[in-house]
Formats: sequence, C-alpha cells, structure tokens
Amino acid sequence: MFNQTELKNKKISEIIAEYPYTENFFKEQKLVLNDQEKNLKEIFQNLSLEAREDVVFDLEQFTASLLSYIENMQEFLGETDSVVKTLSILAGKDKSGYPENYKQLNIKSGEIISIVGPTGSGKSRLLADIEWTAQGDTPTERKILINDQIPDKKWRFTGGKKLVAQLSQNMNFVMDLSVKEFLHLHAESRLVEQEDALVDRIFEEANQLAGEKFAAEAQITSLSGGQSRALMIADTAILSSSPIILIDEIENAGINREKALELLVGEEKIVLMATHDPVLALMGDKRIIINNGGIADIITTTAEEKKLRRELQILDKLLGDLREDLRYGKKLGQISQQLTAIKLIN
Ligand SMILES: Nc1ncnc2c1ncn2[C@@H]1O[C@H](COP(=O)(O)OP(=O)(O)OP(=O)(O)O)[C@@H](O)[C@H]1O
Repeated sequence: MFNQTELKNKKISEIIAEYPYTENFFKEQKLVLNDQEKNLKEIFQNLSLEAREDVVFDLEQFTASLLSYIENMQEFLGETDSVVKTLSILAGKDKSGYPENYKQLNIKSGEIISIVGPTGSGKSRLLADIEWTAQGDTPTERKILINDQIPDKKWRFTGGKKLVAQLSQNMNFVMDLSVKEFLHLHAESRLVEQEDALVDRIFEEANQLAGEKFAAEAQITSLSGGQSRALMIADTAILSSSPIILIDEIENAGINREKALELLVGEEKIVLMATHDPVLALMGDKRIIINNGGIADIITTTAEEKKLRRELQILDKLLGDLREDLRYGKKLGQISQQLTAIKLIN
C-alpha cells in the first residue's frame, strides 16, 4: 500500500495499474490526465488556473482523499483480508474448568487443520471461538490472535467482508434464481474483474465437485443437497476474500470432498475442518484432538499416516463406486480382488 508521499510521486499509470478503480476517482475529480506518465506532483504543478478551479482540492487534499478512497475500496473488496499470515489459538479451559493441554497453536496460511473428537466434545465450539475471534469471552475462555495481535473487533460485526467463511452442513437457498444468476449477483457484489470468466470457472468447479451434474440454468432452490454444497464450496473458494475457512462436517454430502478441500486450500487460505472421517482428517497437516470441551492433544500427521491415507482413498473410491452402482440399480459383486491389490487383506 502506497503512503501519501509515495502517491504524489507515483506516475498515474502506476497508480491505475496497482488500483484499477482509481481511474474512476480521477474522472470524478475532473482531473485532466493527458499524460499518464506524469506523477501527481507534476500534474498539479502544470495545471492551468482554470483547471485548478475545476479540481477544487490542492495536491495535499487530493492525495489524502485519493488515499482514503483506495483504503475504502480495498476494505470493501476485502483485499486487506489476504494479509492473514498466522492464526493463533491460545489455550482456555475444558468443560470441567481444567486448563487445556497446550499453550498456543499457530496455524500458517495454506495449512489444513482437522478437528476430531467424540460427539459433543466441543469441535463446533472451537470453530465458533475462531469465528468470533474470542478474547476469553466464550465458555472455553480461549483467545484468538491474528498475525500475533489481538484482532480488530470489526471482524466480528462487518457484514460483507469477513475474516472467516463458514461452510456448514445446512446449505439452504431461499432465493429464486438460476445458478448463473446467483453467481453473477455474488460476483457483482464483490466488484470482480472478468466477471463472466470467473462465474464460468465457479460453475465448472462446482460441477466437478458435485456427484450429479447440474445446468447453469437450473434454479438454485431445485439443487440437491450435494449440488448446492458443491456450488457453495466452489463459490467460497474462488469468490470469497475470507482468509480463513471453517468447515463443520463435509461428509455424506454427495460431493467429491477431497477435490473440494484441494480447491479451498489452493488459494492460500487457512482451513479448519471438524470431521469424523479418517480420509479427510489425514488430509490435514495437523489434527486437534478435542475431549470434554478442551484441546487434549495436537498431532502432526506422520508419513505412515499419509501412506495410510492413500490406501483409504482407494477404499473410499471402492465404496463410492458401490454406492453409485446401487443407486443405478446394478448388481453388486465382491471387491476382495481390489482389496488384495492394495494389500488390505492377506
Ligand atoms: N470448554 C468448554 N466449556 C464449556 N462448554 C463447552 C466447552 N466446549 C464446548 N462446550 C459446549 O459443549 C456443547 C457441545 O459442544 P459442540 O457442539 O462444540 O460439540 P461437537 O464436538 O461439535 O459435537 P458434534 O460432533 O455432535 O457436532 C456446546 O453447548 C458447547 O458450547
């Protein structure tokens, strides 16, 4: 981000290249830009008396308001969000009031963290603490830091621009729009460039994730659970500016869960995922073990476990194919040969 002095000395072409929306600002301010290779200082020095009256501001005021325009636009577009380098979870206490069994967990951008634990142990609570950027003010008394600092309270309350995007099990659409209309509406609200190409990409990715394909003209209310979930995941991965993604249970949703995760982490986001499924849990770099409301352990995925995951993937695919055959009324055969092939038996 340029400061005010830098702005004065930057060529107009450089400012527009860095922040394309400033072209509008210059137009609104009626600044005549015959030569975009000049900097703002030079332009103001060369303004005719007449032109100077049109611009109203002097150089100081002009660059100050240009700067705040850029800051506002960046905030609006969510571009300042991408600077989350680390998310830290500081220990609180479990349901019995005992301190948690760790001090501080630092998660870097691009990392996947799984959260595992029995039903009712507090997995969703941990995700909620992160979403709320808790500061000792939730039942667990955990604290959340972003880039080693107490996060700004604005993260909690702003509507459009969010630190955290949450994908939950219930994904009900209420609007009566086609898939394409919905995506365009969202893309427009984010003021993205190349809207058509982006919408096409989200649509294609969503169709790759969905077990059953759907058309761009389909009404979103008519999509199946798996299809709407696939659409939301592709939309979140590609359009959301939130640097942290929380996933509460992705299993049994009729989508390709691994591809979904790859798509989500592909964009240098932090992904935390509560799951009971070993194939997904082992996709994580680490897994948090929750028990009785507290973090009982943090385990780094071992090389052995990564090998196991490849075996489980094959098993998962076999089961998936069986489900598919079942659905389409086929007769099912034994799979012992395939199992032997992956050395799961014998
Ligand atoms: N450290 C804690 N102190 C007090 N209450 C807690 C704590 N951790 C979790 N809880 C509460 O325990 C209840 C169950 O937690 P939660 O819903 O997060 O479990 P879960 O692991 O997500 O369960 P499931 O697997 O069934 O979805 C919630 O009401 C939650 O607020």
